[in-house]
Amino acid sequence: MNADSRTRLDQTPEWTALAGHREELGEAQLRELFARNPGRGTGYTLQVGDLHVDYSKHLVTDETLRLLRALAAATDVFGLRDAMFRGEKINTTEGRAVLHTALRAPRDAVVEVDGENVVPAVHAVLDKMAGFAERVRSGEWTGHTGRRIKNVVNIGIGGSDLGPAMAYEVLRSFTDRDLTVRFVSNVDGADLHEAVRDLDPAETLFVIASKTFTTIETITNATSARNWLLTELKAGQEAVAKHFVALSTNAEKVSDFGIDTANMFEFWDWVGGRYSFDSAIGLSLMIAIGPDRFREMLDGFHLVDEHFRTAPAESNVPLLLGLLGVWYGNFHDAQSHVVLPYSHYLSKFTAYLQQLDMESNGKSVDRDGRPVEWETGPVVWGTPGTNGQHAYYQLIHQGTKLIPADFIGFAEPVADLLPGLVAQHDLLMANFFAQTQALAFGKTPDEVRAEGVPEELVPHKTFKGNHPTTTILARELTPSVLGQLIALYEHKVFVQGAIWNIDSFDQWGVELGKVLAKRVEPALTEGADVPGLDESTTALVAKYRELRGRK
Ligand SMILES: O=P(O)(O)OC[C@H]1O[C@H](O)[C@H](O)[C@@H](O)[C@@H]1O
Repeated sequence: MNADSRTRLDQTPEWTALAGHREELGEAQLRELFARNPGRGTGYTLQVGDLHVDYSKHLVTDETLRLLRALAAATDVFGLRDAMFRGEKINTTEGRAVLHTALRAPRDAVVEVDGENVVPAVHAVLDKMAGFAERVRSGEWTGHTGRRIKNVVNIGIGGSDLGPAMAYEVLRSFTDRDLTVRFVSNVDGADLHEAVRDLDPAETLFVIASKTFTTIETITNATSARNWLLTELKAGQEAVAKHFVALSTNAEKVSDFGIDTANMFEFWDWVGGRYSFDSAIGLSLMIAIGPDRFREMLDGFHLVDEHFRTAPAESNVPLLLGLLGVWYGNFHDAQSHVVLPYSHYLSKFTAYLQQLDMESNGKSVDRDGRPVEWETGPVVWGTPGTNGQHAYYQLIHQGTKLIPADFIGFAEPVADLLPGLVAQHDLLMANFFAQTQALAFGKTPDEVRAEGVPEELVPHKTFKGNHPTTTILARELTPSVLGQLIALYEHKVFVQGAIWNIDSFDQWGVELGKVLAKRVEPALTEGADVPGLDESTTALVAKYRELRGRK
């Protein structure tokens, strides 16, 4: 669709119809919606791959869903989706294709960028990664002194850290437990310090992950890691080849750093950083879980890609989740979205989603640079249940804010749990189901009174309910299921960006801070005058120098 000819989103008839519908619906009560439609609990469900998705506890009716799908049609979500899968340069501000879906395409698929099929290159890198991962896992790949690699330290930040770090936790039970795998991201020296202090450098492999290979945090940590290794090993540059590999799109910078490009695993500019985890950026994970499990994970991604690409609007799960977010963000003033996994292994999942969602859709100008007149991406947050229940759920249940929630849970505990701990799984999941019930249906004042609660406490013990949740339930948390979950959220984010008419694939908002940090550093170290530094920051820098005892 020609952007100029596109009617302003909030002036389309579909948007206006939704606004009208929202008014008519008023404070639709979930209790009522369920009473009116006895089949709702089973009817408002969809299946994608292994994921059973229940959306019955949402403040929607058939009419709401119909109107939301009409908005998706009017904003040509599927048109943009097809353009993405075709390899068109839909990341317009950077002039790039958006083809993370090609990273998990089967070997015989054809996906063209500028007339060239990229799938053979994707598989060539995957094969190279598999060969390397196997050599490390089998002990064939040795360090400079001939010792077997027992520790892998991934150094990267943002998209070059969050994905593999999250997935390593998720798939712990599939990892080679004899291998220590750690992730260093923060430029705070404490991060690298804690990661390497108990490691033997002779047995340690550093995986330097950076799409651009210019990110200051990563290059600084990688340089420090190299110094640590060479000092500890009392070795020269020749030791680097056996202890450092690079994951990057930038061969020149990799080579400038001193890593042989033979030890580089490549990816391409059509893979966004936050969408790169299933590219070469997954190498540390592949070493940990092995190439076969990694492949299973990619197949899980692909399964959901195919679903998103081909399922009709009525049964398209990423479309549905994206639309529900629009419903709450744009028509209920919800500001945030909480993701609550009832699996300890998913403890870093929300942190991963924060970059995926907030860096993609945290935008306030549309594709043509015009300010948007509607809300865009939500604040995404959350930690694993049941921990959150004993901390911030109070606000979700009884606070003044509407916070739509995703509950993610599994029927089976992970396979290698100590036998004595397996029984705890039912208790975990009892909480999972109880919470969505309490959030949806609450407890009326009469129900509270019936329990004999003194009248003055009734308002305090009343739960108004009506808090919307999606329940995502799968049998077990496998590599494939992890791939399915991530792809589900990737495409959900895509749907929302398409509707809001923003470029979900650039991230200009992170640049200013980087530039200023470079300018401010000499003020900290040398007390240099930084032209244009504001009064507050100048005073803070002076305080910092004073506290560090610098004149
Ligand atoms: O992989 P790199 O090039 O080192 O980039 C790491 C990260 O830093 C940037 O500032 C971006 O905001 C992220 O999208 C990116 O994932």
